[in-house]
Amino acid sequence: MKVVEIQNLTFSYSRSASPTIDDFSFSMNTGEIVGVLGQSGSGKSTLLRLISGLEMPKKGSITIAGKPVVNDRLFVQPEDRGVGMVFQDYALFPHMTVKENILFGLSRMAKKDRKPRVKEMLELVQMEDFGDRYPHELSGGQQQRVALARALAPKPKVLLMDEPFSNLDADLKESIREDLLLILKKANMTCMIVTHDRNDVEAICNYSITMCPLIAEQGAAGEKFQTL
Ligand SMILES: Nc1ncnc2c1ncn2[C@@H]1O[C@H](COP(=O)(O)OP(=O)(O)OP(=O)(O)O)[C@@H](O)[C@H]1O
Repeated sequence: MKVVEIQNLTFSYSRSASPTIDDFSFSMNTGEIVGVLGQSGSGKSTLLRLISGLEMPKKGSITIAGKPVVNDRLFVQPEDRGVGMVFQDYALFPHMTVKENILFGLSRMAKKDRKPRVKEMLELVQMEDFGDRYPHELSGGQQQRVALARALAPKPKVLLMDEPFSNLDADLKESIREDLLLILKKANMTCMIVTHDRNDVEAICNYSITMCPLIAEQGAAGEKFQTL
């Protein structure tokens, strides 16, 4: 089943500028992990922002799990799209414990289901013993796991990760990649990962797309590499 379908997406940051994303079409199936490569400024983060609803396209449409989230007549708010995000800096709330951070995204879940879901997520990322700690009491890799648990807790249809490894040192990066792959597979999560590092793609992704500056699309102007 197609989880993400993007058709003819065009976006500019200002009316006069040439488009950052130009007539981009792409789709992802359930459980696929796709790497997004491309030089700095080619529009990788912008693509994630468009999918998650943080930006509005000029043209085109996005459908998530069969539900249109943006087209020329419709704009669904980010919180209603079923999209989870993990940012480069993890964006954990410093004044909240690990448990509270994970709980934060569950306001729409029935109250009785929230605590069990937090527990399930802590188990998934193997952080059961760290639930009462604050982010500053965790290593970079542990913070990343918490960010992942928080993003997965509301059961998103798709997970978007923007440079999730860039704050980790090389040794940690390798083990975290393996852990991430296991966690994503366990959750059968469909995931898009922006990275500068082809090794990330080779270790985790089913395939990658490469964004080209000004013109970004799969196929003609973009490249698609099968890695697994
Ligand atoms: N808020 C903004 N206002 C105007 N232009 C922006 C804004 N954010 C990004 N841009 C521009 O849009 C283009 C694409 O930026 P984007 O952050 O998507 O690139 P990227 O491929 O993720 O880059 P990097 O690899 O450096 O993170 C760049 O030229 C950037 O300068």
